[in-house]
Amino acid sequence: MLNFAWARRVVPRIDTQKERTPFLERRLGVWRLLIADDESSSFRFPNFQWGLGRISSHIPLLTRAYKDMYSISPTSFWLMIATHLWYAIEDPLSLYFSNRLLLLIQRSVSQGKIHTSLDKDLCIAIIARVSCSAFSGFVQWTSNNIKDQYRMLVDYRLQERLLRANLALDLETSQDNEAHLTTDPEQVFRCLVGLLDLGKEIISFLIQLRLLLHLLGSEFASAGPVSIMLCFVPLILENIWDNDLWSKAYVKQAVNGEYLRKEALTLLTDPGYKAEVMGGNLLGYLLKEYQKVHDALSHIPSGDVETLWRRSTTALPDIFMNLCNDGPVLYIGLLALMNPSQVSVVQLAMLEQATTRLRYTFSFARHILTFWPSELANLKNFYRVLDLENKMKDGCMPYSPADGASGLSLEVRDVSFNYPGAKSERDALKNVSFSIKAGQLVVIVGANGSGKSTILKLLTRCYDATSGTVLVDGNPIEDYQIADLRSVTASLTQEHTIFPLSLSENIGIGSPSSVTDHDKITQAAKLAGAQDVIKNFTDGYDTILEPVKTAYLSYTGRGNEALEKEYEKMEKSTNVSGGEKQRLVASRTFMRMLSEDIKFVIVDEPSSALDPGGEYELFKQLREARKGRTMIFVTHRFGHLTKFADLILCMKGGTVVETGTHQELLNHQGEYAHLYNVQAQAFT
Ligand SMILES: Nc1ncnc2c1ncn2[C@@H]1O[C@H](COP(=O)(O)OP(=O)(O)OP(=O)(O)O)[C@@H](O)[C@H]1O
Repeated sequence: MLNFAWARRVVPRIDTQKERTPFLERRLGVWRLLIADDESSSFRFPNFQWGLGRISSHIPLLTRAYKDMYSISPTSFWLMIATHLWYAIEDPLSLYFSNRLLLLIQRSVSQGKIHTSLDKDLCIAIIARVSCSAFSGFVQWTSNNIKDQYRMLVDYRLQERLLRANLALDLETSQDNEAHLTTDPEQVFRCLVGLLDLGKEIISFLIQLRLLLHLLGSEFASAGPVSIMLCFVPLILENIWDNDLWSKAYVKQAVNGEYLRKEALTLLTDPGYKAEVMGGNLLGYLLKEYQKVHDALSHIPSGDVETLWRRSTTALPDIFMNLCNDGPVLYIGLLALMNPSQVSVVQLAMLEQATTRLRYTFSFARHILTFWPSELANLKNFYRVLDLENKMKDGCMPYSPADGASGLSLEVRDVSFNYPGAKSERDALKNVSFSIKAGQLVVIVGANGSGKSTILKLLTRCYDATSGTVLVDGNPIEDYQIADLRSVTASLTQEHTIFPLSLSENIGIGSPSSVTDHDKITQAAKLAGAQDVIKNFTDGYDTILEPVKTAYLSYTGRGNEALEKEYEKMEKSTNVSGGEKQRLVASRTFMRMLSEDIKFVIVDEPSSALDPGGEYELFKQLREARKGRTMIFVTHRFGHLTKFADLILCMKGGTVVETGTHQELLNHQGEYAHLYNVQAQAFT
C-alpha cells in the first residue's frame, strides 16, 4: 500500500498489542476517513493474496454453504458447475478456432491459390468457429435461465431459514449484538457463485497461457512470454496505485460541527416534526440558523467523501495506466518495426487478441476478489445468526392445567434480576417475594421504574431471574416447556402494536387457529371497543393501516409528473389516534381470551391513550373475562381496578414494599395510600 503524505496512522485504543488495528486517517472536507491498511508497505498482489488466504481459512464454512446450496437443488447445482466448466474453456477454445482460421486464411492468401486440402481445412475451421459461437450462445442462454431460477430458489430457502432462526430467538438472545449482525441471504448465492467464477477464471487463464505459447510457434516464441508479462503490468500497477476509494475498506465520519448542525436543521423539515415546528413558529429561527451554518461551511470543500477523494487525485496514474494497457500491442509493434520479415500480420492479430483476453481474465478475477471479502463476511454472518443458540433453556415438562382449573398459581421467592447489559448500578428487582393464588385478580402499582413491568416479564418467562425462584403451580417455571406456558397466557402491554396486516388478521392472529373466524373477530373487536373505529374505514376489517412499502419509482421516473402522481396514489398508510390504536391492539388480546385455554392474563398499562369511558369499559370487560384465570394488571390509575383486586402489590425501587387489598393498604397509610391520595386529591 502506498504511503500518502497526507495520511497518518491511527491506532485505536485497544488494550492488547495483538489486537491493534492500524488505519490510515485522512480529513476530506467535513469528513474524517479511516482506511483499513492490513498488509502495510511491502509489495504484493493484495487482493489475490488476501482472497486466496481467506478462501483456505474458510473451507469448512464454504463446504457447509455449498452443501446447503446443493441440497436445495442438486440438478441445478451440477448444471451450474457444468456451465462454469464450459465458460472456463470457452475463451481459449474460441481463441484457438479464431487463430486457426486466421492462419489458414493467411496461408491461402500467401500461396495465391486455394488447395483442395486447404479448402477443406478452411471449411472445417469456419464450421468449428461458428459452432463454437452458436453453442456458446446456447449455453449462455441456458445458464442464465438456470442461474436465475436457482438463485431465486436458494434466496427463498435461505430467507426462510433466517426467518425461522430469528423467530425462534428468545428475548434476551435477540437483544444480543450477534443477533443483529447484518446479513443478506441474497448475497450468499452471489458469494458462492463468485468463488466458482474465480475458479473458472483460473482454469481459463492456465489454458489460455498454454494455448498462446502453442499458437505463437517457435519462430515467434520470445514475443509470447514477454507479451504475457506485459499483460501483468497494469494489474501490478493497479494494485500499487490502488487509489479508488470504492475498492478500499473504510469508514467515514462527519466530524464538522457546522455540517452536523446543518444536517440536524434539515431533518427538522421531516413531517414528524412539522406540527411542533409550526406550533412553535420556528420558521424564522431555523432559516437564520441554517444561513449561519451555511456561511460557516462555505470555505470547506463540500460533497461526499468519494467525490472529494476523486478530486484530490491527479490524472497521471490514469494516463500511465492506459499506456500500460497498450503495452503488449506496443511491444509487438516494436518487434514488427525492428524485424518486419519475421512478424506476420496474423501473428500480430493473434497476439493482440490473446493478450486482450488475458487482460480481461485478470481484471475479472480482480473484480471478483475485490467484492468477495464483503460477500464472505455476509456469508459468515448468515451462518452465525443461524447457529445462534437461545440463552434461555427450554424445560421438558408439559404444562396442561387440570380441567376446571381456576387459573395458574404463582410464587416468587426472593427474586433479584438485572437486565442483561444494563448500565444501571441498581438491580431492576431486588429480593422480591410474593405469592398469587389461582384465579386471583392482582394489581401491581408503584412509581415509574419501580419494577412492575419487569415482574411481568419474569412471570411470562421473557427473562430468567438472576437469583431466586419463580414457581408456577408449585414447580420452577424453567421446568416447563416455554411454548406450553405461552399457549395458556394472554397479554396486553404498551409494547403491543399493529402489524402490517389487515385489521381482521391483526385481531384474528390472537388465536391463530381461529384467524378466519369472522364472528369471533368481530366479538373481540366489540369487547375492546374497536368496532366503531373499524366501521369508519372504507375497507372495514380488510384495512391495512401500516402497509409495507408497495411502490417504487425508478430513478428516471422522477420528474415525470404523471408517473409521480400515480406513485403517490399507490402509497397509502392510514393514521389513527393513539386511543383508537390501543382499542385495535386490545382486540387481539380479547381474541386470545375467547379461547378457554387461556389461564393467565397479564395487562401492562394498556390504557394511557384511552378516554375515561374507554378505559372504564376496557377494564370492565377484562375483569368480566377473569373466570378460570389468574389476572395481573399493572396500572398507574387506581380507580377502576384496585378496588376489585384480591391482592395489590405496591412497588418501590425494585422491591415489593406493601401487599394487601385496597382497604388494608389504605388503612396501612404507607406508600400505596400516598400514591392513592395524590390521585384522589385531584378530584376533591
Ligand atoms: N430492557 C431493559 N434494559 C435495561 N434496563 C431496563 C430495561 N427495561 C427496564 N429497565 C430498567 O429496570 C427498572 C425497572 O423497569 P420497569 O420497566 O420494570 O419499571 P416500571 O415500574 O414498569 O416503570 P413504568 O411505570 O415507567 O412503566 C428501571 O430502572 C428500568 O430503567
